[in-house]
Amino acid sequence: MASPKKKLQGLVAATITPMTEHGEINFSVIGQYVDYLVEEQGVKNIFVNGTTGEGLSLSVSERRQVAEEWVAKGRNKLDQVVIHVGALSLKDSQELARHAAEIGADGIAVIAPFFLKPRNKDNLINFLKEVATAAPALPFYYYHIPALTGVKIRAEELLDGIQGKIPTFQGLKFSDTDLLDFGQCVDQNRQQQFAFLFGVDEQLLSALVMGATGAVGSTYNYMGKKTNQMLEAFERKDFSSALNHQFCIQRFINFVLKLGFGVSQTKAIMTLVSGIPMGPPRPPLQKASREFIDDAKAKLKSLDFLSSTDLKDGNLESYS
Ligand SMILES: CC(=O)N[C@H](C=O)[C@@H](O)[C@H](O)[C@H](O)CO
Ligand SMILES: CC(=O)C(=O)O
Repeated sequence: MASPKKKLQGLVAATITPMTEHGEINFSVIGQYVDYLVEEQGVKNIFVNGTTGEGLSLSVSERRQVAEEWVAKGRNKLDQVVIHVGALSLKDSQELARHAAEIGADGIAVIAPFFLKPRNKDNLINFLKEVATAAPALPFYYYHIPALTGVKIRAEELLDGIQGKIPTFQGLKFSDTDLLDFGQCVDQNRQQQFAFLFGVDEQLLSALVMGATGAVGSTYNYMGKKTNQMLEAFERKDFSSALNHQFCIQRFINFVLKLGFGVSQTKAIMTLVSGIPMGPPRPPLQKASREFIDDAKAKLKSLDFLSSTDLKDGNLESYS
């Protein structure tokens, strides 16, 4: 197991859960997927069973199997494997946390429960603490994604004194556009060695300025290389190059957002770019339309994200 002090840094790909045309998990491509991230995208950290991984649409047993497969295939190749173990049932969440520890994951992350919701900071902290306690040796990350959970408790408020309640607290995955809240999380916790991971890929450069130490996102599956170039430019204080990279990434994300962009579309784009079949999403999501794929493909080509020979149409034949 990883030392709890190993800090999660740089890009973290929120992994897609590959599925067959019949809607079962396609474990057979996960090994290839790890190699693709490391070799083609320069991404060495993953976030499993999150939003992009349809974690909340999988059964507990499937979530365990998916986590196991990523940890096994990532061994000696990836730096860190963080497993999202959030669930509506505290029991499920604790089981998944214990399981993540057993299989040797490097950390766990949890979203706010979103059906019967915590009413205030203390309710939320108590829930998170109960999960964290099930895996006392694993770094714990809070996954703040208010637009999807509907839990609008500010991250700044949540972080205030959190290590006293959750000793394994190691960082925040912040998937929101409120840079005041994000900046204050960083500013008020300078004494700690927390990881501040930003989760809005199209705005990452602004978050870097605000003190982000890394990023977790869906687009790092296929734009990791480009985003790494932005991180390198930022490191060497070449802000004009960094901005050019961010604008290039924005042109693509802005384009697909207008067409309607979510997990289904991410699965289609990743299939197109990597050549690894990601399959359809699980209902209630529906697979991306052929029209979306054609438009996205033309955009990727025009932005020079890919040479035309990189595009793997063969794997998209089932899209109509
Ligand atoms: C809501 C959602 O899935 N957010 C992702 C991660 O948090 C991001 O990676 C976005 O997919 C990306 O920023 C594009 O909007
Ligand atoms: C994007 C992200 O972090 C997730 O899919 O959970």
